Amino acid sequence: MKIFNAKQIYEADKFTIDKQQITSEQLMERAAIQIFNWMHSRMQGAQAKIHLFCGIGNNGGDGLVLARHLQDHDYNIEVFVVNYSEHRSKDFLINLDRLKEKGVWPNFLNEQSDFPAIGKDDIVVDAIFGIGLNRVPDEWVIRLMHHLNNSKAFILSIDMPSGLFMEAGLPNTEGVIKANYVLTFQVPKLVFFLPETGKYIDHWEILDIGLDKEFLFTLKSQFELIGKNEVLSMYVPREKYSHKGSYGHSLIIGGSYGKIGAVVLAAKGSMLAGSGLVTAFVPRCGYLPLQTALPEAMVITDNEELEISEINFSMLPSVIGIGVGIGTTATTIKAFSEFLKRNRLPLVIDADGLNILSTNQDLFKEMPPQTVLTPHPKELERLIGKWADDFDKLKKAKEFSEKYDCILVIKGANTITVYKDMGYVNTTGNPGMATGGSGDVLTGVITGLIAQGYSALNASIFGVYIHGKAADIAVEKCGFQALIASGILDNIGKAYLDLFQVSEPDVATGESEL
Ligand SMILES: NC(=O)C1=CN([C@@H]2O[C@H](COP(=O)(O)OP(=O)(O)OC[C@H]3O[C@@H](n4cnc5c(N)ncnc54)[C@H](O)[C@@H]3O)[C@@H](O)[C@H]2O)[C@@H](O)CC1
Ligand SMILES: Nc1ncnc2c1ncn2[C@@H]1O[C@H](COP(=O)(O)OP(=O)(O)O)[C@@H](O)[C@H]1O
Ligand SMILES: [K+]
Repeated sequence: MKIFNAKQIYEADKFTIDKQQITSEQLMERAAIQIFNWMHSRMQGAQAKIHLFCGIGNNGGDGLVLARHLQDHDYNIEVFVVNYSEHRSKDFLINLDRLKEKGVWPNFLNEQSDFPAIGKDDIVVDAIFGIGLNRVPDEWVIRLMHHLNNSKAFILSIDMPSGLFMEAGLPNTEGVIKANYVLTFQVPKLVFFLPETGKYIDHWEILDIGLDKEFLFTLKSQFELIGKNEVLSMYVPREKYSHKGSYGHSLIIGGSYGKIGAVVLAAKGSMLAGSGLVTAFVPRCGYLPLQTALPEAMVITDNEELEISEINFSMLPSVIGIGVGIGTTATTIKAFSEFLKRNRLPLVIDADGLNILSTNQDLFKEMPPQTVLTPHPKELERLIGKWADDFDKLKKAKEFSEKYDCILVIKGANTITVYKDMGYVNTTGNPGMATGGSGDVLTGVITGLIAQGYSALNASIFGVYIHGKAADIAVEKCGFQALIASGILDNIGKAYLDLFQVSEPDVATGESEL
């Protein structure tokens, strides 16, 4: 599912209005009725107090339309207009009049107003700002948001939690609504998935307001949300008359004394992702552990006992995953550098492999085209430098990817795979994965997929999805705390099987399949 920026959403609104020969006010009515239906089907007339806080733009207009329908159905409402500007939108004004015609007179809040008391069992509808926020709200509006957050009431945000910018970071973390639920129109918004802003949203759901499908289909986005539908189209089926040679040979290079487990996890990840053959290249001390832990894999050893000192092998792998547990001794850095200069095979680089690259940046140009780099945030910073906010991070990552023709898998709660001007936002995974070794499994999975013929980009997107899905399946049985990397490995098979289970045919939500 594509993720559009604000300009594109306004374009889609306009195109739809022209094509369907409706007015913007009718589109607003359509959008807000969706919100009403959502609330009505859940509340069934319940008399909990609903406080609606409406700005003076179209997001506020949505709130006013919603208020009118709630009033028509005898809900217990109170409407506040957050009068932060003189520039009221046309459709806001039309709907303000309509609400008054129904006998509902909003309270107008301004800088001098005392804010209303809100009970913790009440409901707050946040329609203060939507996608139009373009500067920091006034101090009193920030105070109001703070007041709403502190009320502990259930907060339902329309389209966006007010205070979040569509294309910029957060200058003031106080001035953002912390939404229990966001009902967003037509398309997901990038800010829902970034570490600095995603934390303001507990749950989100998309409401289809009938924007023109063909227009949205042809419009090029710079980000895409990756769910089951997206990865299914990448899936490479297993052929009946295939053999182990049909699915490639992964070579995992890494490990050092005390960090052989990382290679075991990666090699196993590769195997379970479906690589036909897997070989591990480790220091001598890794021979026995690997052969014991993973009899399916072959093992080649370095001449050194404790560290990798020279990377030489006679077999011909399809792809190499390098870096897990490899360490950064001078000897290993030299071996890694020499290897990179000689190597022409596709690469996946992780962990200390990335750290060696970061401290020897002349090696960037030695990476073969479409090398996959899988940094966690700290490793990413070493690669691309510091960033001001999440948007700046993504911009820098895209520039880096373009410059070196590489794929950056930016790991985290919503891992984002960046290739040139595109970013692919993953939807699987959970906080249980914040545990040593889960990244090593991912390196193995991506390597194993490239071995089978997935393009490096598809292997990254698909691999991140399957890896997260395996962890999601695992936590159902063990909970977040007890998830360990082996638990992810144990459920890769189930994650594959899940691809072909039909999901509920319904709206896209933050929790179900997309
Ligand atoms: N365009 C359409 O046809 C539709 C728009 N819809 C709603 O319209 C929203 C967007 O509406 P708007 O473009 O009016 O924008 P908002 O309602 O998000 O913001 C209101 C206006 O306030 C001004 N503003 C921005 N930051 C401010 C600040 N810090 N202090 C004071 N004023 C500030 C801007 O001029 C902005 O346009 C969407 O989020 C959605 O809720 C929906 O009704 C669906 C249809
Ligand atoms: N809070 C989280 N939610 C979802 N996924 C997470 C979370 N924390 C970590 N992960 C995932 O777990 C993996 C951790 O990788 P990494 O940081 O390299 O750990 P390690 O090197 O210890 O294996 C990544 O795939 C990352 O996306
Ligand atoms: K809002």
